[in-house]
Amino acid sequence: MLKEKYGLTDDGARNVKLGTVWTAVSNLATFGGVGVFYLLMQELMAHLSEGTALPSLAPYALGLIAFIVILFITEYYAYYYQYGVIYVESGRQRIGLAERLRKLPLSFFGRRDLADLTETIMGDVKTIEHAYSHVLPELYGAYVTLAVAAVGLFAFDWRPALASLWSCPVGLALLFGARHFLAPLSRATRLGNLAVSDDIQEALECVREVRATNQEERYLDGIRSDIDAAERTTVKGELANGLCVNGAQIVLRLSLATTVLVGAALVLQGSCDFITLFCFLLVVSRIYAPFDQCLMLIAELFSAQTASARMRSFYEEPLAGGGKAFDPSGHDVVFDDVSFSYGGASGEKVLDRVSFTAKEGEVTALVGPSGSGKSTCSKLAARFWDVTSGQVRVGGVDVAGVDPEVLLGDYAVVFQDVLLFDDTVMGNIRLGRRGATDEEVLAAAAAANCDEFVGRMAGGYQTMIGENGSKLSGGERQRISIARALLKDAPIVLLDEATASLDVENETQVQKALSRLLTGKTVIVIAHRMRTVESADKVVVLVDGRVAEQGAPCELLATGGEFARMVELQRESASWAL
Ligand SMILES: Nc1ncnc2c1ncn2[C@@H]1O[C@H](COP(=O)(O)OP(=O)(O)OP(=O)(O)O)[C@@H](O)[C@H]1O
Repeated sequence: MLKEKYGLTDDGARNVKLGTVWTAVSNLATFGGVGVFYLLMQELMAHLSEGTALPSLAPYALGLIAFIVILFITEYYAYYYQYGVIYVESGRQRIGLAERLRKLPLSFFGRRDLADLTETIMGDVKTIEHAYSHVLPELYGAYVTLAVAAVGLFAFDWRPALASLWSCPVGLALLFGARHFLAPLSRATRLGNLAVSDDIQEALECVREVRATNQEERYLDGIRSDIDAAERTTVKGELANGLCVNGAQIVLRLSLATTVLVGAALVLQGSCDFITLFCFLLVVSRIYAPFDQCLMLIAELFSAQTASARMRSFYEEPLAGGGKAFDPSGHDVVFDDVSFSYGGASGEKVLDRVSFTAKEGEVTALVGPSGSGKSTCSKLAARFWDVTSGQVRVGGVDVAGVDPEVLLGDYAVVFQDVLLFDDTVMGNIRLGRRGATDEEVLAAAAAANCDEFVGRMAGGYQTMIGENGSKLSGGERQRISIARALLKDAPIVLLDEATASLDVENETQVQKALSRLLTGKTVIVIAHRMRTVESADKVVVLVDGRVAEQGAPCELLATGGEFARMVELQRESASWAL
C-alpha cells in the first residue's frame, strides 16, 4: 500500500514501517515518564495523608534517568527513520525515474513535455520527500500509539478513557470523509502549479522568438492568466483544507474538555483521585499532539498521492523492449513495407508502405520535399520509434526485437538539431566514444574540420562552450556533432542535414572527410541540397510519405522523374539573386 500510494521503493516502505514503530515506541516511552510520575505522586500522597516519613526518592530518580535514556534512544531512531533516510529514498526515486526514462520509447517524450518530466523528477519527488519526513511515520506512529494507549487507558479506568478518546474516531472520520473533496482540490492545485512552471520553462526556452516577434505582452498575458488560475485553485484548496483540518482539530481538542468535566465529576464522587485525572490529561495531550502536527500537513499527504500517481505513470508506460543479442549478418538496412504514424495505428500516416535497402558500403540519400518523411525514416532506422506496420531490418534482424541500447551501439547519428552539453569542446566530442584517447578525439575533430574554429578559441579544445553550445555558430555546432559521429566509428551512420549549416568551403571539406571516413559503412544521409546527394550511390525519393522513385542518381536524372525535377528546381534557385 505504501509503495503504491506514495511511490516508495521497497527500502523506502520498510523505512516508513520502522519509522512508524520507533515513533510509536517513542510516544509510548513518554507515557513511561507519566507512569513514574504517577507512582511517585501516589506514594507521596499516601505518606502525606498518613503522616509517615517520606519514602526514599532514589528508585524514582533511577526510573527517571532510565526514562530519559530510553526516550533519547527512541527519539533518535524515530528521527533517523523520519528524516535521516529520506534523502537516500528521494535519490533512489530520482535514479529510478531517470533509469525508466532512459528506457522509454521516444513516443512517450512526444506526449509529455519537458517541464512536466522535470517537475516529476524534481518536484513530485520533493513533495513525497516532505510528506515522508513530516507526516507518514508520524501519522502512522500516532495511530499505533493511540491504539496501545487506548487499551491501557480503558484497562485502567474506562470512564475517563471514554471521555478522552471519543473524539478520535469522530475527528478522523470527519477528516477522512472530507478527503473525497480535499484530494481532488489538492490535485487541481498541483496541476495548476505545473501549468505555471510549464509556461515559465517555455518562456525561457522561447525568449528569443518571443522578443523577435514582439509578442512579449501577449505571451505574458497567457502566463498571467495561468498564474491567476493557479492562485484561485490554491486559495480554494487552502480554504477547504483549513476548514476540514481545523474542524477535526477542534473535535480532537474537545476531548480535553470532556476529560476534565468527566474527571472532575468522578473526583467529586470520590471514585477517582486527582493524580489519576492529572495523569490522564497528560497522556491524552501526548496522544493528540502528533495528530495535531499531522493534520496541519494532511494536504501534503494528498499532494504526495497525486505526485506518486504521476510517477507511477512512468512505470506503467510500456518500454521499448527487445533482446540483448544482436548478431546481424552485415549491416544492410532494409525498410520492408514500412508504414508509420506518430499517433499510433489510428494516427495520420507519415510513411506509407515504404520499401528500400540502404546497402553496407554505400551512401543512400533520402530526398524529398519538406515533411515528406525523410527524418522519420532515419528515426525508424535507429528504432527511436517503432514502425506501425512492416519491418526495419539490419543485417536480416528485425530491429523491433533488439534492445534499443544494444542496437544504437551500431549507429552513429548526426541530428538536424545538434545537442551539445555545457562542457569543453573535447568533452562534447568524446561523447561519441567514452573511452577514446585525446589523440583519437583530436583526429576525429580534425577530420570534421573543427581545428579551424577551435584554433581561434583561447582555450582550444578545453574551451567551455556554454549551455547547448550557446557560444558556437550553427556550423561549428554541427562540425562538433560530425566529429562525435566519426569518433564513434559505428558501422551504420545516419546523417540528418549534416552539412546544412556549413558554408560552401566547409561543406566541401567536411564532405571529403566524411567520404574518406565513411568508407565501408552503411550511410543514410538526408540532405536538401542536390549537390550533396548527386555523389550518393543510391537516392530514395520520398513524396508524401511514399517512395516516389529510387535508384542511382544518374539513372534517376536520366528518367526525368521527381529527382530530376528537384535537381532542376535547385539549379534554378541557385541562380536567383535578391
Ligand atoms: N514527433 C512528431 N510528432 C508528430 N508528427 C511529427 C513528428 N515529427 C514529424 N512529424 C510529422 O511527420 C511528417 C514528416 O516529418 P519529417 O520530419 O520526417 O519530414 P522531413 O521530410 O524530414 O522534413 P524536413 O525536410 O522539413 O526536415 C511531417 O508532417 C511532420 O509534421
